[in-house]
Amino acid sequence: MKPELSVVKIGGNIIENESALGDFLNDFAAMKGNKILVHGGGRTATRIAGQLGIPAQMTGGRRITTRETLDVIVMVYGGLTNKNIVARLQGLDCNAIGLSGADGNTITSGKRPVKDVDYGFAGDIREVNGKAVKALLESGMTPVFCAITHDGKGQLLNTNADTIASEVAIGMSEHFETSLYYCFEKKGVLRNVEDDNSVIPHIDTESYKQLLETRVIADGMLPKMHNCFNALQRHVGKVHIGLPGMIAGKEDLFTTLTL
Ligand SMILES: Nc1ncnc2c1ncn2[C@@H]1O[C@H](COP(=O)(O)OP(=O)(O)O)[C@@H](O)[C@H]1O
Ligand SMILES: CC(=O)N[C@@H](CCC(=O)OP(=O)(O)O)C(=O)O
Repeated sequence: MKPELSVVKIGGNIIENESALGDFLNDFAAMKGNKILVHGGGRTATRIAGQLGIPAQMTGGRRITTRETLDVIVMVYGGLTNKNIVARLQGLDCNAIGLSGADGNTITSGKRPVKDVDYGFAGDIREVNGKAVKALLESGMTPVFCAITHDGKGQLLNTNADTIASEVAIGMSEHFETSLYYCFEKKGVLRNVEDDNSVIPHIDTESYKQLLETRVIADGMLPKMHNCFNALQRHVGKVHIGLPGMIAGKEDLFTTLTL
């Protein structure tokens, strides 16, 4: 039997909320077994780019990454956010190691081809180096990935953190029985985004189709759900979406996805 592994993703809304981030890091550090953290931080990048006079350009929930924006992203995701999270996990006795996809050649990608939109320095993932990540886990470390990959030829690329989480979970499922947790600021996928008490406890392929047709799923939830089903189709055992406390068994309600 394969050993178990949890891949946990947190997004910008948690990262920018000090009390939510502190609670999450306590829960994550206390999690037993093999674990990997993937963090976004889109909101922080937008805020700091604004302070530097660089406007954020988003389309369909994805960032247009100019050369100037890429510099900010590398500084914010790979520096400020990643290193603070790693240091705080170390302070909680979790032996975290911060990584971009370039570190240890863990995640390679290709610059997204220009079709209707030129996304600039945005990467589509080609490969997750499961062996390299497994070696870190086996030496007792907890990888903490930021939303940056590389093309293998010296170029860093900005990559959606939800996609990094699902591709890492998929890549690791050759070696581990893998569960994927998307933690964000709501209790789960909501039937009415205005009503926190309208959590849909279970979504399968059929109901996913209906939720797309009725536009219950919109904005940032669109890529998240797409990534969830991609992971399930490619051997990830469990996928959950909900509040960060779900990783510590503190939440009764969250969304479980199945094929
Ligand atoms: N049906 C839905 N249920 C919950 N959230 C939804 C739904 N449809 C759209 N959303 C939006 O998706 C957002 C989450 O996506 P995103 O902002 O990318 O998350 P993250 O914090 O992980 O980066 C929520 O804040 C919410 O505004
Ligand atoms: C290409 C692309 O869109 N990259 C994302 C990566 C960060 C991210 O995904 O952050 P959240 O999880 O906080 O949304 C961005 O720069 O916004």
